[in-house]
Amino acid sequence: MNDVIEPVSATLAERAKLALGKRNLVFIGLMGAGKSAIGRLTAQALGIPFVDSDHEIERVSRMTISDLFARYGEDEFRALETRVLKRLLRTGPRVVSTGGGAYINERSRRQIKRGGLTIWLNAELDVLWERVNKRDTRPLLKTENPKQTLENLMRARYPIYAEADLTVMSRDVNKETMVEDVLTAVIDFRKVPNDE
Ligand SMILES: Nc1ncnc2c1ncn2[C@@H]1O[C@H](COP(=O)(O)OP(=O)(O)O)[C@@H](O)[C@H]1O
Ligand SMILES: O=C(O)C1=C[C@@H](OP(=O)(O)O)[C@@H](O)[C@H](O)C1
Ligand SMILES: [Mg+2]
Repeated sequence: MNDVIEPVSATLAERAKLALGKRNLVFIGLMGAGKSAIGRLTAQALGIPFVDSDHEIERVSRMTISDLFARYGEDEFRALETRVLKRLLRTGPRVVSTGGGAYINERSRRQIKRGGLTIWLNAELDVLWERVNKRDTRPLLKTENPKQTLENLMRARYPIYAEADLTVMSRDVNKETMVEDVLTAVIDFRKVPNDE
């Protein structure tokens, strides 16, 4: 039984907005997957507010993510990330893009699961690498072999990201196509085929 009656001519974005209701849509996934970029465009399409947890962390701390890691270390960064996420997820609907490690941290993961519908932007190593190697803003990749580091993070993190409610493959298509895939995934969430 479908208890939401959709207008026949509703656009993809309107239908996704209806399906989302008051929930937040939370982007998770590895560095370079497009959480920040696609999250922002998805919020625009849905006509709801967008927040990026890294951006919010930088705003409240008045420091860059790199400086936070360098001065206080990853553990302090994670503690701040948990606090910021808790606040950002309090009201909905919003699109919330998280940093790649947020969902891996147990306390933040609990907040995120409680705080909305989760969407994992899954991606292959080469796609991520092409995107992240252009910038040096990611402290975890300041290693001797950053591509290997990224691969190690994939191995460790993908089984955890896979707990997300929705998964969309991030690939080299234009960003509008990515947004369409995201909106379709939201609409299709828990849709039961007619013959089941
Ligand atoms: N589908 C896409 N096609 C091409 N470039 C993309 C795509 N998605 C994201 N990007 C680019 O890849 C880079 C990393 O994306 P970003 O949103 O910062 O990822 P994340 O927040 O997951 O680390 C940005 O320069 C962004 O514009
Ligand atoms: O994967 C991670 O642990 C991190 C990802 C970054 O965010 P993006 O995934 O948006 O790059 C940022 O939060 C920080 O550098 C740590
Ligand atoms: Mg980001």
